Amino acid sequence: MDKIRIRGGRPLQGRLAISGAKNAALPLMAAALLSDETLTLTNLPHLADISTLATLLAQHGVEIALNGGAADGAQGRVIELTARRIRSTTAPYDLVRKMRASVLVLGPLVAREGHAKVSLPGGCAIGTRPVDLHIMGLEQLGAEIEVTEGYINARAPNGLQGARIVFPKVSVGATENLMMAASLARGETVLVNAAREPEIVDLAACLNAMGASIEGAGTDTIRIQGRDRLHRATHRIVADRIETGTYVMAAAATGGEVELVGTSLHLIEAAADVLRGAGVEFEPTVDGFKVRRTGDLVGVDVMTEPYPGFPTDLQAQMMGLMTMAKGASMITETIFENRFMHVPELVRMGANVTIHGASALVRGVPRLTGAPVMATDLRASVSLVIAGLVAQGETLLNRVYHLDRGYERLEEKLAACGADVTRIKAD
Ligand SMILES: CC(=O)N[C@H]1[C@@H](OP(=O)(O)OP(=O)(O)OC[C@H]2O[C@@H](n3ccc(=O)[nH]c3=O)[C@H](O)[C@@H]2O)O[C@H](CO)[C@@H](O)[C@@H]1O
Ligand SMILES: C=C(OP(=O)(O)O)C(=O)O
Repeated sequence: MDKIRIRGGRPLQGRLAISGAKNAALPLMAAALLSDETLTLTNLPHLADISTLATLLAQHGVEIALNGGAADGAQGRVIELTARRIRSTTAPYDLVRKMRASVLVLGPLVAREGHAKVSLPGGCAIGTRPVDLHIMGLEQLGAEIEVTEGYINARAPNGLQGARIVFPKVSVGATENLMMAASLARGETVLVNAAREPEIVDLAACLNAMGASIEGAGTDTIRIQGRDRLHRATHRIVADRIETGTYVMAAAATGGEVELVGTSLHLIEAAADVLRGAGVEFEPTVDGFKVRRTGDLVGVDVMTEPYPGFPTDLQAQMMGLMTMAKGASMITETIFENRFMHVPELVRMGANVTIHGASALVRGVPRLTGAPVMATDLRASVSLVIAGLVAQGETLLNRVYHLDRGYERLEEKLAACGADVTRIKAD
């Protein structure tokens, strides 16, 4: 297994290109199942999760062509997905277990074929993560659903019928699954208490380019007029706001100045507000924005919330940053019940963090020290990278496959900004 070695103490300086968003790309790729014509997505990030979903889609019969990318000097790759015919409506456990977002094929498959059998994704390191809201929503669109032997069996032999669906809790994935399914249902669907993330807005824009009729994406009420069929389209994947926020925190931690390009400050407004309070400065530029820290970092309190609140996917990185701030910081996680897996590893690097239920109290320390560390999920891993960039000595990060799920060429991007970061390839 590969490892990442970081020698801390160098401020980040320079320009860093932000990739297309993993969490936008995954539902967008699943949307290809809704049409028998080609969906072309540009600005595709090169990530393990994208390959996992491509394998699943190919198994359903989607023809896939991939072009461009860093090797050709291009920023982002182009993927063409054509679901001329659905070969299989079963998403098997072996593929779904690798990545929870695989459940996003459920809505499109039932809507297009009238039936689907999708493995329950199960929990993961950050929480139990049920899919009851996806199932409840599809049932309200008229699907008959049975969960047996670890599979969601959905049938809608006469097609789906639009409905008013009120989510009792905000769910990004359920909003996406239902938005896709409703695009091919008869009549109008209204999603109430829908998720408002930029990835939802991006999916709606792409579906509309494919001929769907979706209004209100980005607000908590989304209206969808069902269509008989969707058609070919080309769509550029929105910038990754979590990658953006991660590099913002890395730059702030090291006390450097970095221009993040191909992204936008408005994608991370809640995080930027909190970070301003901690002493981080931002300046919009033509291609993105600059981030710098000139004074001390100051401890601030943070609570994760659905968009437009502070994202749970930046909580671990924020904690990495707060370990070295002056004063204390209370970090409260409200979305996932087990998303503090980075705490023991940060503590091994000299951080002072104690967990109290859903909150972590971080008391800033003057110095972190490098150590061999490992993490059990994607964002936890990258919080250790942030700590390693400022720690004295060497940090050796194990289980790099977590990082490879969501960070494209992380070591190259950081090294180009002056960090001493290298990947040690497994033999
Ligand atoms: C691929 C992708 O886009 N992943 C993101 C997506 O995950 P994902 O779409 O899985 O997250 P959700 O928004 O659905 O989950 C939010 C909360 O709702 C709960 N829930 C969800 C669905 C359901 O049927 N029942 C239920 O109880 C979850 O356990 C969690 O506590 O949004 C999360 C919250 O911003 C992010 O952390 C993930 O990075
Ligand atoms: C939790 C994440 O992803 P997933 O929902 O795919 O597990 C994430 O991107 O931080």
